[in-house]
Amino acid sequence: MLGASRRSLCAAARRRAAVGAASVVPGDAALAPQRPVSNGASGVPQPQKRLLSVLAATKVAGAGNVASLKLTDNALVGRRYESSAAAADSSDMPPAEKYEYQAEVNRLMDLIVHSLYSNKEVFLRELVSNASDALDKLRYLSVTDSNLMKDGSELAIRIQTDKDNGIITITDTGIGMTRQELVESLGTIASSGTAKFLKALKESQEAGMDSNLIGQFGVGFYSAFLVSDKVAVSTKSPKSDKQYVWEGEAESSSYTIREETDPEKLIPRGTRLTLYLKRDDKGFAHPERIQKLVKNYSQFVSFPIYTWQEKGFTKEVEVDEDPSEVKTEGDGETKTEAKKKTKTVVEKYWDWELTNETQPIWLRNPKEVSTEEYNEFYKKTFNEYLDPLASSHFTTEGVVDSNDLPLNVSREILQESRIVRIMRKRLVRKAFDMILGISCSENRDDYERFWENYGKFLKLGCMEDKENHKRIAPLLRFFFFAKQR
Ligand SMILES: Nc1ncnc2c1ncn2[C@@H]1O[C@H](COP(=O)(O)OP(=O)(O)OP(=O)(O)O)[C@@H](O)[C@H]1O
Repeated sequence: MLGASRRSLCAAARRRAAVGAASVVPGDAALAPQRPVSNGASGVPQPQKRLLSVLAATKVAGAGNVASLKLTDNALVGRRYESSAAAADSSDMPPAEKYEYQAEVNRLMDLIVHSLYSNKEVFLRELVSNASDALDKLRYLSVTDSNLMKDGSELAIRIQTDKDNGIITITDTGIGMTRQELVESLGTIASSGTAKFLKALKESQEAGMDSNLIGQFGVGFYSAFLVSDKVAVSTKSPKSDKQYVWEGEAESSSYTIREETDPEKLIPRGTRLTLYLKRDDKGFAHPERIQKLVKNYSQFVSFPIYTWQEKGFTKEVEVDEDPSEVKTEGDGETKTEAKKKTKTVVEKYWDWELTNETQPIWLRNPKEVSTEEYNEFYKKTFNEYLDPLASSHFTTEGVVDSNDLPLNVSREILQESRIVRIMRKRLVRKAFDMILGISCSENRDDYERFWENYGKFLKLGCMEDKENHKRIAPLLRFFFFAKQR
């Protein structure tokens, strides 16, 4: 499928950059704040005191101390945070450490929590998308380190709801987070789409516009607070032998991190998000509602998404009422036997149900794919929020997703392969057909928008691309001024 929009190219480039950056993650040991351990009798977490002094010293002494902690550029935990108090919440649990959010996160949280944004359901798309990114990252890193997948658990996302208590849990078996990564990722805004959101928000406020930016950008993880009073993130990275729990509340400027010690809550790898929904948003914890949202928003996530659903099957059961009598004949005798009465009942049970379509859209029959599905696929793949102007779905020899490509490390040799040459030719032709289609569309604004974005490339192409200039010429447009009499 081909989508046409200039923003899509930019979005794809953004995405590539993000993937590249995401694959470099500092190890747990490099700077992990020391885990507070109770000193027994007094219950005072001694290492916690040490942590406080390290952070305070970093704040005062600045870069020198930061460097000695082997921090990366973006991970200036000592400068960004103050650990203000140990909040031991239960005698059985290790004490939790409390951190202040970076100022930008506070602003963002405030905006999200107090917004009157009506399309709150986007929270699910954002969180599922994070889970899918975490699975992608694991798959990517496991190419060079097969140990990452050694526990063998399926790469999948599972969403469970508890409608009586208004709780949703989203669990993935992705890369998880170390303690340090938790602090860096869910307390600061580095260079993600969320940072762009804040920039756009600032610009729009300066320009006096009241645009609906939450909907356009998505706000990543923090969108959980559109619907939740409290969020817990329990996460286990293959790089750490410990599982950690991050907890934050909607109206608070701080969050806590503690080690997970409850054996029932331990996960082999990945992340489990628990959303404690706001009173007015508890309706999201209905299994059918979640199923519908997954179908709407996350259809094209390439990992299976299971939702916890109530199911039923029918069976015959005997009933105690008066058995009816039937006559049977055998050995020449006629006997009267009591026949037990039965009735059909529905047996209910709960189980995981695969909710998304995992077959890639380009392998499906074009006749069975709706325009909405193409649009959703395009937006999800290119991180877009606008629908494409047009799309083209075709099946030909050597399509892009081909098993026949030669395995080769040399790009030059690959580009010379027959199959790549065929693909190149066909894709170019199909792209021209699609552009021609837009130019003939009844909606004349479409081609004007297209021309505005790509016009100069077509003009250049018409001069430089000898092979295609006959195809390009009919697509050119020029202004002309009629002389007024
Ligand atoms: N389920 C998860 N598993 C592992 N890491 C996660 C998960 N969810 C969030 N993170 C980490 O938290 C970071 C921040 O997430 P957030 O959704 O706010 O921004 P983003 O995903 O980087 O950008 P955007 O959502 O705008 O594309 C992610 O980059 C990732 O490192």
